[in-house]
Amino acid sequence: MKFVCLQCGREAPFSERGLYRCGCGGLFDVLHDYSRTDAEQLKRLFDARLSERNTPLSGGVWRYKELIHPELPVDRIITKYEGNTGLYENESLRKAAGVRRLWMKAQSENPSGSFKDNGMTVAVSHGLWLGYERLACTSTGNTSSSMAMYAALANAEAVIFLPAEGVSQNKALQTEAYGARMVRTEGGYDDGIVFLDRYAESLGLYVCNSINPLRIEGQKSIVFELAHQMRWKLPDWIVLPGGALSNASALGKGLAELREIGLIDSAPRIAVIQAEGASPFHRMVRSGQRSLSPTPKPDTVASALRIGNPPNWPKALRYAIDNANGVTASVTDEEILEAKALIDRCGIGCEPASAATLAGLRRLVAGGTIGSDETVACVLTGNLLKDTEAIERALRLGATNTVETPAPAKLSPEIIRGMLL
Ligand SMILES: Cc1ncc(COP(=O)(O)O)c(C=O)c1O
Ligand SMILES: N[C@@H](CCOP(=O)(O)O)C(=O)O
Repeated sequence: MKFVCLQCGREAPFSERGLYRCGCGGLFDVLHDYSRTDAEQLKRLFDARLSERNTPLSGGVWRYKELIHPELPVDRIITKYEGNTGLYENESLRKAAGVRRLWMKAQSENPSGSFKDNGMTVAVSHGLWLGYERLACTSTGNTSSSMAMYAALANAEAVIFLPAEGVSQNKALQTEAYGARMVRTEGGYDDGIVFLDRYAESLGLYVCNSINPLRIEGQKSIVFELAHQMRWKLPDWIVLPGGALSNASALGKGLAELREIGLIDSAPRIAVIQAEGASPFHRMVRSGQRSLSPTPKPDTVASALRIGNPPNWPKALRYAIDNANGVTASVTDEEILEAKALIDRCGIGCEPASAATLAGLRRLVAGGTIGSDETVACVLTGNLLKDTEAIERALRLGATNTVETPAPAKLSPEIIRGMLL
């Protein structure tokens, strides 16, 4: 395993401190040597680990350790047995999407409530192994909750820059509850990344945002676990929401590696869905350009997607679009909230950013990019309880089954009969 710069190809040891970007400004990527990896042997190993409980390799990330971070000593793993999330089929969602089969992969079931845990367990374990004592991130709220949780678990310090505005209150409270040191900042996620890029190393901070290549390695486990759950036969499409583009990079890279090793015969195509008010990647891909023009003031009801300058765009372009024959789409806030109501009301539930997947899928089917005879998996990235402001907003717009009474209702059969009419 080594680091390779995505832009200039320079190689660097993965064990060096402070390496996220190369001197040329390109992001580092992890390169594994799979030349002697045997697919059948790996399948048996991964199956055997399925029956383990509460051992470092029993979770849905470290079960695939050989493909993520083979060099990390097992006793240095900081884990909450993340991953191991549900894969659901629901007939009303399938009909709403208009495809042959539809699975929802619920990363919202992770210990901190979002997919960030898949990558964070790896970044935090690696950073502490390198000898850092202080972990840092900027965030729209999920990365911070996840990092703060693992830092607390490992008795390390979490230093967090959270935008003062536009972050869901529940996420900010969750982050604080884990005991993180938090600074509420001017500007958004994009400004936080510029700051960390510049000052993190001199401040002794280990960056746990997705510019860190180990985060991407950990998030590959989402597609490893999906493939494992589906007996190594993936659907025609995987649909992801796109913000900082860590998942587009990670799942695209993971698919390429599964094919290289021979764990799957054919790889799905990837669809990356952005919110209309924060869609620089979609605009770049749609116009056939290969250089991203940032969105200065990203704005969407899906607060997790308020990212105007996604740092991973070159990785996402390579792995999700070029290598995986991927497509992009953008969706309106109304489409996101409509899709969220459908996902919530079938009992799976998610935060708005995750619902961009179903909204985007519906658009891509309507436009003929995805066929009605095709099969699809959507990745649900965050838990319904992550953003209760969005739920309140939907309820105010009338999406409620609650009986309105002027004062707390005195329980009576009449009230209940009225409700059941
Ligand atoms: C819940 C949720 N969904 C989607 C995203 C976007 O994912 P990515 O940054 O990997 O594109 C984020 C954060 O970025 C998120 O917190
Ligand atoms: N939605 C994310 C923003 C992207 O963060 P990163 O960890 O990929 O850098 C968040 O929750 O902060």
